[in-house]
Amino acid sequence: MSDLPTSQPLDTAEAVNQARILMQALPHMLRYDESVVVVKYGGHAMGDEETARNFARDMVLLEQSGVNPVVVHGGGPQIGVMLQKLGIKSEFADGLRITDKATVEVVEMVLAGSINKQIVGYINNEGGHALGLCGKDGKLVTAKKVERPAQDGKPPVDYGFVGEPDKVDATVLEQILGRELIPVLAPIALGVEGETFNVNADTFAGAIAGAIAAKRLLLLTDVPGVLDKDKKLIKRLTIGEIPGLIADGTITGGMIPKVETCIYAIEQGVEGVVILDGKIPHAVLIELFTDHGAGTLITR
Ligand SMILES: Nc1ncnc2c1ncn2[C@@H]1O[C@H](COP(=O)(O)OP(=O)(O)O)[C@@H](O)[C@H]1O
Ligand SMILES: CC(=O)N[C@@H](CCC(=O)OP(=O)(O)O)C(=O)O
Repeated sequence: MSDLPTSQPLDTAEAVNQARILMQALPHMLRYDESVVVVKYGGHAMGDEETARNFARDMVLLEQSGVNPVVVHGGGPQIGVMLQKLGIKSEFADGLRITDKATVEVVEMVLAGSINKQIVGYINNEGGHALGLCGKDGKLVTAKKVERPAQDGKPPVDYGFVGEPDKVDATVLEQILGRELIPVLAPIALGVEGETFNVNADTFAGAIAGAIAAKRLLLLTDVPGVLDKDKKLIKRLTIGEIPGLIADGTITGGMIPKVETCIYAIEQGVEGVVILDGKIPHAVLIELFTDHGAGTLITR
């Protein structure tokens, strides 16, 4: 008999049904047992408080099931709101925020400060033990400036303090994983000159997943996955099909760093990447622990 509080008298048929649902998860749990799953939690997927709490519960359930979740979060929309409040103009080119000195200070404050600690708080409040870090901690991610020279008739872009991961030192993560601690990582990195770099959260998640050879990388966003020209979900893609979809304009904007991340992560040894709608309650559990895959699965 459980000593947890129950609100309902026992309905045997309902209880058996619940047990059956739990048993359906068993083969999936065995498949991911002790493996690392990197979950990128995008700013658009964060939604309201209930969505955020559901996400936190999912991470605790993964940890309790023997999976090692690593959370990498974004916060693009939240950075946009803060920049607007402060009267700082902001522009994107090919899905990356052009980041001057004033902007990078706000980006660090929002990502490594408020959003990181909010996610840590929710996970811990749901019974987990989350640890909030950014790429600077333990030299986890060292970045170099993103350079975009003139190409295909497009003018060069100076992205300022936007970095791309150059080196990942996973020592700090290796100390954390397998100890019932859930790392929550903000995509801020250190440059070799000691400067702070703003790294796209998808790119950051891909670099982490590649460095620790994660079994799965899940990219949670606000669309069902990669959509075709008729806005229909593409359920499976190979990395070889992606460049053509960018070239013909099917994939644009913020989806570009996402699919580029998929190519990188898979080439580094990640078995599969899934782009899925993080606003669906328990999207991560549906993807990992049920027979119903969610979103677009990208493989070699
Ligand atoms: N082919 C495509 N399929 C799905 N979304 C696409 C596609 N091309 C561009 N997008 C855009 O990419 C967005 C997701 O990227 P982004 O806004 O950066 O999300 P996040 O904040 O979750 O990282 C979608 O909301 C959509 O507007
Ligand atoms: C260089 C760059 O564009 N950095 C992003 C970092 C946050 C992010 O990627 O958040 P989402 O995952 O919510 O989009 C930015 O400044 O918005």
